[in-house]
Amino acid sequence: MIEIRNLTRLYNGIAVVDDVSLTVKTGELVVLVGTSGSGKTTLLRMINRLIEPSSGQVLIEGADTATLPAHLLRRRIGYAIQGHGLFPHWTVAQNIATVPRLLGWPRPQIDARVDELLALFQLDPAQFRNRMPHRLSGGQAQRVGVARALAAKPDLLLMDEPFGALDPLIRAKAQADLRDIQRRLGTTLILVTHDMTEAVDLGDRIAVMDGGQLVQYAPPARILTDPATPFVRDLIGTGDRALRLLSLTPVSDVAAPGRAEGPPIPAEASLRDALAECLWSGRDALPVAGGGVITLDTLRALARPR
Ligand SMILES: Nc1ncnc2c1ncn2[C@@H]1O[C@H](COP(=O)(O)OP(=O)(O)OP(=O)(O)O)[C@@H](O)[C@H]1O
Repeated sequence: MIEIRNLTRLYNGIAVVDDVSLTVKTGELVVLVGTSGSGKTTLLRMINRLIEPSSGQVLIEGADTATLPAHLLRRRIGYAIQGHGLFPHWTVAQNIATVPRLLGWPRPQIDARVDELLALFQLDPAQFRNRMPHRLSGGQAQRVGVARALAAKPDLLLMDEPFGALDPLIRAKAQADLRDIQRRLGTTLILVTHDMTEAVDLGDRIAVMDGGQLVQYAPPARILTDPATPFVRDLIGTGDRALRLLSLTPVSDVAAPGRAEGPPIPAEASLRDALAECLWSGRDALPVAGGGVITLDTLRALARPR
């Protein structure tokens, strides 16, 4: 568990992070979101002490991070940034191995870990192990950056706009991969973005920052249906909030007994997908693969605040 207590950072007497407190449970994915300059990066970097707090505390599993040497703390915490930040004169393998080497892992274990991570991120080890960063595409470099952050199997991973440079298709794939890997490894992940769609898609909980303050900290459905301030409402936008709400729930969660005509929808599809399919195929109800049905009436009821 990560406990952030009354964390403040002043620059020239002005609080750019202003008395922020929040708790992140182990294995949770929390997204920090807010407009440019709202203090997201500063808050994130105070967690691994790339920036020292002016006041307040960060506790990891009950231990105050101020009591550890900062460089040792950073070896325990994975960190990935926009534009990947790879060392240009090191190969992909050397980049990924940075922290395991600092921690003194034996060579065979490092090599195995590098290959395991490359495979996990769908980069053929034989092809990519010895490449230099300038011979990678933006998307590949980004994946190597995330692999490097995960190399020493950190319990905590901090990511600052990790998908900022990716085109929409690769971005969606990278997001899904990250979510999958994070769930499988049980990593606690705190991710900064200014993209509310990314926050809603990825976050177990979303922390909304405005002018250095934490204005709402809640699960995505709550943020969508009950924004705490006009700023949060503006940030979400109201145009497609019904669809965003539907996108949070898989069909399998609400399938009811019954029968319907036509091809079934996969159980893991979202309610948003189900609505699109109803509209596209002109049906009032869809069979769900594996059993049950989903009806337009149900979708209508679930697309509103409950
Ligand atoms: N070293 C510094 N000295 C003075 N002011 C700073 C410093 N670093 C950040 N700031 C200011 O602190 C505020 C918050 O910056 P921060 O980078 O945390 O915002 P952000 O929400 O991550 O923004 P963005 O989305 O643009 O990255 C900004 O107004 C910024 O100008």
